[in-house]
Amino acid sequence: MIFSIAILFSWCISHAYLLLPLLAILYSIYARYGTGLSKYPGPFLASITDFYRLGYVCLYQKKLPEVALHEKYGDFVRFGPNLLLISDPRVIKDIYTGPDAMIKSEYYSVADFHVKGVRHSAIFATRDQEWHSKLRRAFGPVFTMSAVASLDTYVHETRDIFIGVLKDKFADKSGAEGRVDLTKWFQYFAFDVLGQLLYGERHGFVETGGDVGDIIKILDILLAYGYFIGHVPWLDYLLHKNPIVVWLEKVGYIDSTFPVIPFAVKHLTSRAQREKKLSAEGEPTGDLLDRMMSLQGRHPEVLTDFEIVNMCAELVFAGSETISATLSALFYHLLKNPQTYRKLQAEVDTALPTPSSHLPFAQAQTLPYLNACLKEIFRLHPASGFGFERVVPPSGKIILGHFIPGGTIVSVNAWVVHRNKEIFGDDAAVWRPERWLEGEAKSREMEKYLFHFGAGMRGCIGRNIALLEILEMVPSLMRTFEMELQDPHKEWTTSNMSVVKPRDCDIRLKKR
Ligand code: HEM
Repeated sequence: MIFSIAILFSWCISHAYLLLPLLAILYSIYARYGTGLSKYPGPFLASITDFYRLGYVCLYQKKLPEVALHEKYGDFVRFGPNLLLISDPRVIKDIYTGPDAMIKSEYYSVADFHVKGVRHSAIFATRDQEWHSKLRRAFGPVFTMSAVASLDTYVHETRDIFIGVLKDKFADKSGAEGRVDLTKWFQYFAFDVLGQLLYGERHGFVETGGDVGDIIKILDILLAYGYFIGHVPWLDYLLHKNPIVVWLEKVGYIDSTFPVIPFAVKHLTSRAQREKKLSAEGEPTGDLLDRMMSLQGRHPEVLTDFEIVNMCAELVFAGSETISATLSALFYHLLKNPQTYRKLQAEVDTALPTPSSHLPFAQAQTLPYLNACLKEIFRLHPASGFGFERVVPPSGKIILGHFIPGGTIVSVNAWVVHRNKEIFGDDAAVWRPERWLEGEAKSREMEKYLFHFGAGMRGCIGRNIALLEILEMVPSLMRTFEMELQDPHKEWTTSNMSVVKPRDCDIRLKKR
C-alpha cells in the first residue's frame, strides 16, 4: 500500500506540468459554474478567481469599482466566484436589517487581531452575531443622541483650539505659508477630538501640527491592508496571520499593537479606582471612557477592561478618517460651487452673530441649508468606499425575485445606491444640496435610502458623534474664515483604501 502511494506520488511530481494546468482548469470550471451564480453578468476572470477583483481594485482607484461595474453590467454583477454585487436599494432591508440580517463576510475578519497568540474580534469586525448584539446592547447607552449631545463641551474645546491654530499658522498668509492641506488638518482634528471625547485629553495632533506616534500612518496602512487583502481573505493567513508572525507577536519579537491602545490602557488604569459617576437620571456622565466604565456593573461579562480598550481603539479606527474625509469633501464641493458656499455662509452668519459666538448642537440641527449640505455630502461622498459584504444563510434567500444560493456573498455599496437616478434625480452624480429642500415628502423618501452609515444592527454606532463633530465644526469655521480653494480650476483626486480620501484640495484662509 505504502509502496503504491509512493509510486503515485512520484508519478504526480514527474507529471506536475500536466496535472497543475488540469487542476487549474477543473477548479476554474467549478468556480465559474459550480456556485450557482453563472447566470449573472460580470467580468469573466472575476467569476474564476478573486485575484481579478484584487487587481481591479488596486488599479481602478479613480472611479469606485462598483460604480463602474454596475454602469456596465446592471443591477446584479458577479464580481467573484462567490460574490454578487447588487445596486438596487430595495435590497438593503433584506440583507442588512431585522432579525434575519445576514452576517458579515470574511472580508471583515482581516481586521481581527492577536493578543498573546489568542485571536480577537472587535465590534466592527466580529462575525459572531450573538456576541455583537451583546456588545451593542452594553455600549448602546453611550451612543444615544441625548448622551452624545451632552458631550458637546469636549468637541468645542478641540474645535476652538483647531480654529486658533489655523488662524495663527495660515490665515492671511501668502504663498506656500498660507496653503492649508485640508484633508491633513481635518485628520488632525478628527484624531484629537476623539482623544478629547474618549479621555478628556487630545492626542496632540492639532497643537503639534503633525502625526503623533505615527498613528495616522499606521492607520492608513491598516485600512489599506484590510481593503485590499479583504478581497482575498485567505491571503491574510499567509501574510499577517501566518503562524510564524502570530508566534513572533506572542513572544514579543513583533509588536502590532495599534498605537492608540497604550493611550487607552494608560487612561483606563489610572481611572480604575475612581468612583463611577451617574447623572441624576442614572445615566453615565463624563468623557466616553468614564461612561463606558460606569456601565461595567450593568454588564460585567461584556464590558471587561479588555473590551473597553478594544472599543476605544475601534472608535479611533472607525471614527477618524471617516470624519476627515467627510469634512474635506464637504468643503471641496462647497468651494467648487461658490453659490452654495455663499448660501450656507449667509445662513451661518444669521445664526452666529460674531465669529466667537457659539451655535448649540440642537440649533445647528435645525438650520435648513446646513443640514441639506450635510445630507448631500453624505450622499455624494459616503466615506466608506467598500461594499458592505454579507453572507447569504445556508438555506439561500430570495432577493428581488432572484433565488440567491446559501453561502453567496452579497454586497451593496453606498456610492452606487446614492447615485440611483430614480431616487435622487437625473443629476444624482452632482453636488446640489437644494434637492433636500424641494418638499418634505421627497426629502423623506430620499433619506430612506441614505446608506452612508450602513443599516441595521451593524450600522454605524458613532453616527451621533459624527453629526455632533461636523455640526459643531462647520458653522464656526465658516464664521471665522473666508475660504477659497488654492487652485479653483483644479479637480481633486480621491483614493479608496476603505475610506474614500480626498487629495489635492488645498485651501487658503482669510480672517473675517
Ligand atoms: C461621517 C462619518 C462616518 C461614517 C460615514 C461612518 C460609516 C460607517 C459605516 C458605513 C459602518 C458600517 C460598516 C459595515 O456595515 O460594514 C460604520 C460602523 C461603525 N462606525 Fe462609523 N462612520 C462614521 C463615523 C463614525 C464615528 C465618529 C465613530 C465613533 C466615534 C464611528 C464608529 C463606528 C463603529 C464602532 C462601527 C462598527 C459598528 C458595529 O459593527 O456595531 N463611526 N460606520
